[in-house]
Amino acid sequence: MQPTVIAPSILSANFARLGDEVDRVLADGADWVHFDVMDNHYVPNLTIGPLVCEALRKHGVTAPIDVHLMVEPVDRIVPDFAKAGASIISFHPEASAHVHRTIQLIKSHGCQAGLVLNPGTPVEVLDWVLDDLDMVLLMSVNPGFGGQSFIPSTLDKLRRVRQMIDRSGKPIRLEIDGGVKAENIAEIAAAGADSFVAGSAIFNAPGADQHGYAEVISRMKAAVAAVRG
Ligand SMILES: O=C(CO)[C@@H](O)[C@H](O)COP(=O)(O)O
Repeated sequence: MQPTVIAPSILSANFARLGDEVDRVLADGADWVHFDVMDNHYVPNLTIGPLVCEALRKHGVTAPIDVHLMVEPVDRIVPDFAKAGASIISFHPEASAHVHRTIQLIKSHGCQAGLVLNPGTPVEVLDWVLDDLDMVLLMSVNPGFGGQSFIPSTLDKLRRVRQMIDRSGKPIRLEIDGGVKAENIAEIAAAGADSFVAGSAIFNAPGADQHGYAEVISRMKAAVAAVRG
């Protein structure tokens, strides 16, 4: 069983003071930094690229940076993110002409590789590549924006993918992203997730401006621990 990871999505952070926001959320208990890259082509929104990843490393961030590429085509940008300090690079199969090749490309640049399934992407896309992956990321919203509601059918999908991973016998992480909150995280953990991306629930938590993120992150961790141990 993989240790629990809480990965705040910096999409909901204050970009005007991003370095401080990341320092603060890590000091308050986050394990990874989730870094959403949107290209206004694969998804209808535009965010940040390798320069910002590199700036966070130069700022002193040593935690794993979990890069979620919502970019098409994907291969061209992989070496840039590896050079910028990405730890894990995940991509959507719809954005790659050769999924297996993209996985190998990510690994050849020294990063871990993840495959992202949208709510409408069938789990069969994992056939023949699951053993090569370090992580499967299930989207529980359609990609492009923070602050959407968790799509309930993702729970069944999580259970299916958990079985596939367990059958593989490989140490593959199962990450969930979209609408994750302290109130639903236990149910999501029970369905099989071990890694939890949360943007608005952490960065927009009531009182976070004054008191930081420790309260919401510890509530999330306690809820998951009650399920996963
Ligand atoms: O990748 C995405 C959206 O495309 C996510 O990482 C969101 O940024 C998560 O935001 P919340 O649903 O937790 O607010």
